[in-house]
Amino acid sequence: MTQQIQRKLSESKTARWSVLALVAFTMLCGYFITDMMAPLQDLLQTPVGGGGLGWSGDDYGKFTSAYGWFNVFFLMLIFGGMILDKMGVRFTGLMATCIMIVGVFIKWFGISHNFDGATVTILGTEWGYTLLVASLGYAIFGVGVEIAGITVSKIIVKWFKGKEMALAMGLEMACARIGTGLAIGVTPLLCKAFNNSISMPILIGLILLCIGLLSFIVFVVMDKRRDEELENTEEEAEEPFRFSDIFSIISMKGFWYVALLCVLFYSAVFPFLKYAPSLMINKFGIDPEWSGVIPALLPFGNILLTPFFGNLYDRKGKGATIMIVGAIMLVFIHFMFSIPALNNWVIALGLILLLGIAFSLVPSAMWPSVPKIIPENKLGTAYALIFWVQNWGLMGVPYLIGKVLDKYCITGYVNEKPTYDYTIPMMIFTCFGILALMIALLLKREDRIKGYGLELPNIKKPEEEAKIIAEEMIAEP
Ligand SMILES: NCCCC[C@H](NC(=O)[C@@H](N)CCCCN)C(=O)O
Repeated sequence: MTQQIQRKLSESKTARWSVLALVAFTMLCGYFITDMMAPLQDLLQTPVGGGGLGWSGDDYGKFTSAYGWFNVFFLMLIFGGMILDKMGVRFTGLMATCIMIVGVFIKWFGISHNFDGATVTILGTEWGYTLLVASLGYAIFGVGVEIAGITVSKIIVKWFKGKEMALAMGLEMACARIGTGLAIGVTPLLCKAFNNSISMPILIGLILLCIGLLSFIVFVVMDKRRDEELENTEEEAEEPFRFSDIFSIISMKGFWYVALLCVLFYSAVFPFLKYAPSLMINKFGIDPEWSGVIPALLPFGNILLTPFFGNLYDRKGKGATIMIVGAIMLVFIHFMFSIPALNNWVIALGLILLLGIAFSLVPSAMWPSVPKIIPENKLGTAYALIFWVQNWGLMGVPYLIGKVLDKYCITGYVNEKPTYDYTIPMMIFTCFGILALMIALLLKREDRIKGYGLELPNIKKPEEEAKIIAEEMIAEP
């Protein structure tokens, strides 16, 4: 009976790929809003009289870091993971998408009002109301989009386990990268089309996210139907999540290796991207107007390569090896960037393309490896804990690099703006790569000891599946 039902929905290719398209679209909307302010930085810093908001560089930094405030300091992400394991993917996904909508609305409200230029002092720092309200909105949105991220990972495991799981995760990440690419490419155009309005692109993002909510609601209907059908069978209920599960997760070496690999690897990529345009100007002599073009190739490269490597992992396995290769490439790329004599733009282009490969290899193998280490009923909490560890890096590393640049790397001033030597920051990124490589090697060793199966394909061959079913039938006469 169980097998019969599985053939109905989970075995239905159309159903599971439709589910992926629905939830990946919601994530695309989320990533679009996450990254949409980056290309507007110049306008945000333009004086109010010139049509901007008159923010300083520090104001922009405060706004950007708001993404992680509630996730990191108030542990909202971890609570989100626990809610996910207790309440399930439908409730948590809807909750997360609604939180995103509320956050974007508050951000839009903040950006579109000037509050008569009023300011307030918080913990000794002065905040304009516009900046404060927009940052609060972005912080709330950050909670929603990160919880949505872990929810979608669990949805993919639920629908694709034993099938094309890594390909599905790769495609979901590719959609997320399309969101980032659209944010970088389309936001400035939207802004221009609406008379240099900063708030209009945000409003359009809000409308897009409402469509993302509708898309998620369609998923909810499908997922409910699948669960109802499975409930009609006498399938054994999954063990419920208990708080003590958190301790069992954090006592696993395998979990820590993945969490550390995640924070080290992502800290050497996302924060690097924040400084990449400045690196292009200062080291490779690229015109500021074109400084974003070479770094922008990275997300676009990921769109094709992440599903490609995911598919490879599904069919051939070698997950731990893929992560090691990605980490070796990362070390090589950042080390090459750090060599002062290598300053031709062709080298920058080649290295960014290589980084596109490395940044597809590691995520395509790392995220689908988590369900091989952690049982499904604890997966939400495990993903949340990994995201939480990662958020510290995403928040702290740009801050560290900014401090190092200002303290040790200024080489002079042009038009009152400092010029930088990027050798030390790139050495720091190289060190992250070396540490990531060491952790990836330890993970492979742990896999050999514990038999997680990271080197095995995700897709089970029909004869293996038949064997599992036969074993189940013997166990449950
Ligand atoms: N199914 C895999 C989900 C992870 C995707 C991963 N996202 C993150 O790690 C987020 N915590 C941070 C995203 C920051 C966006 N600027 C990814 O590779 O995007």
